[in-house]
Amino acid sequence: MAVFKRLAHYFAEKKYLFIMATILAFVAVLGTLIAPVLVGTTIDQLVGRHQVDFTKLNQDILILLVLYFGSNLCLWVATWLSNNVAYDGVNRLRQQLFSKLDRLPLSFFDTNPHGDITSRFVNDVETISDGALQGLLTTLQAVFTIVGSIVIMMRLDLVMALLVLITAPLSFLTTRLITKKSQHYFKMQADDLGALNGYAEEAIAGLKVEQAFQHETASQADFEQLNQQLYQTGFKSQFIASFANPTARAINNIMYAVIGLVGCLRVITGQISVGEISTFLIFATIFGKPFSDFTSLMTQFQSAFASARRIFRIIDLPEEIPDPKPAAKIDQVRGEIAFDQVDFSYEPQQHLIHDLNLHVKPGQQVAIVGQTGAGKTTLVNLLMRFYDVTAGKITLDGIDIRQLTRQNLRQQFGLVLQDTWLFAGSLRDNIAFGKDDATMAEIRQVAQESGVDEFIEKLPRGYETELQSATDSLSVGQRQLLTIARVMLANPPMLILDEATSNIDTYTEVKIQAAFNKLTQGRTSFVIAHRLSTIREADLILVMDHGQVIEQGTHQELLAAKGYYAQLYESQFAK
Ligand SMILES: Nc1ncnc2c1ncn2[C@@H]1O[C@H](COP(=O)(O)OP(=O)(O)OP(=O)(O)O)[C@@H](O)[C@H]1O
Repeated sequence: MAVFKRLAHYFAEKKYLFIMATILAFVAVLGTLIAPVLVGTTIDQLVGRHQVDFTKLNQDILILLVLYFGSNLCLWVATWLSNNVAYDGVNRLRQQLFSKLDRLPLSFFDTNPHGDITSRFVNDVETISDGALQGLLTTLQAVFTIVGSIVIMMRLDLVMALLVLITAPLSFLTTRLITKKSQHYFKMQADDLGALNGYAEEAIAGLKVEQAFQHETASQADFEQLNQQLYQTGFKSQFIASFANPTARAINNIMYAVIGLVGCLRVITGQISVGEISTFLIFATIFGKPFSDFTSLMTQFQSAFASARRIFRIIDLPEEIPDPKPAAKIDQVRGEIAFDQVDFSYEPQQHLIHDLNLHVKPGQQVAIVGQTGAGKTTLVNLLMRFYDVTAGKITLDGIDIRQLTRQNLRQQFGLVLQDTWLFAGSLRDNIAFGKDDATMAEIRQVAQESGVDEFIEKLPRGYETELQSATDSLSVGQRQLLTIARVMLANPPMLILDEATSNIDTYTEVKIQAAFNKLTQGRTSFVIAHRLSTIREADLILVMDHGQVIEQGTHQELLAAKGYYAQLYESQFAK
């Protein structure tokens, strides 16, 4: 009920349209219920040769036509209106969900599969729009139909009414029994299909590795087994389900025969007219339908509510700490950064950074080195406030970064990551992502400086080449060059390069390095790199291990200290 109320809130803005839809649905049902009675009285006029009042007959047929046409029209408008309400509400829900994502802490995205989050936007929201309102309208129609049919049939003849009431839901009940049995196999079939799907996806994605390890035969055998399993469950579910329709039809036919037979007896004894037999036969069909709709309606509702719950779970998640009001503001950053007794852990029980102290002078180029998992990226995460420190503080130009708005803090940095992110659009748009008003000349210049122009110029459509998706056929290095050009164009006051050149050949890397040196002249910058050749010139090198800075100094100082850095350097440049 709570979920229902909450959902209703999203559709409330257009509730008058839904009320109109309900009224129209009611009128439509009324039309379909009056029609059988009219069919009965019309048949009753066919009393014998030369005794038919054709004027009255034509009139009744015309009314019947109007009734059927009118009720279908009403139903069409009702469906259209309720769809309108549904899409409007669902639109609002999707919008709220998307804006919520911007306010969720990054830890949410780091710990939840992205596919699952996407499916809430696409599948869950769609299920709600299908289920909630359309389902509600169909349920209301079903209730009108059941109540209306009972009232009209009782008024015509009690015995016949009872007969229809008892026999009409019979075929529904039998079908339900059969589908229940087959549902078990359908679920197994869905699971098997999911497994097969997953296997195929994995195999296609890893085809190259699979061939390199000569795993094709084993993979074919695995697939064969999964495929066979799917065939078995698919066959069983279809076999059982195939009984549903013929059984329902057989029961319906028997039911018509019984109603016809009892009807004839009632005609002979004068309780009802011949026409009324037809009326009851039509009612038997009309009355059975809401029952057969019932199961699918219930499933529809259940999935809609389950989807709503999944969406509300995200909407109710605690958001990241809001920006302070009023916030401090940095217009012209000097670039002095200090970590002051900083503690941090991703998981409360797993300590990562403890009592970290650091001081970076304005304009310094800082390099961070260390083994995989040492905490280098974590330092960047803290600096950009993707995560907040658990103790201590980080200051920028003497201001605690938590006193700034996130936007003000982040606009001071240009960030290039190892994982590139490009969007569907032209190469030009992708480079100009951080500077909407960039001119073509500016774009060309950064492309040249980053070295990406060489490959762009070779493309038939050059800068206008459209990237279709994240998996476009660019090499990893080319993608990285594009993101480097992007940050060069944005020209941020400070730079953070997290393994930004890890996939680029050494020749291009040297070229980029020169461009970066030009860019970072007099600006504070952080470079995370595994290749120590790229950071020799840094003003300050931080060596990290297990979340701690274990050594710091210039390249020469660290070599002289003959510590961890010296060892690392030796290992990379050993003769
Ligand atoms: N979102 C996260 N949630 C939980 N633990 C995390 C998360 N991100 C990183 N870690 C853990 O924190 C530690 C430091 O990770 P970090 O990414 O900072 O290392 P790194 O030095 O940048 O490594 P690499 O050189 O591989 O990029 C690792 O043990 C890692 O498993």
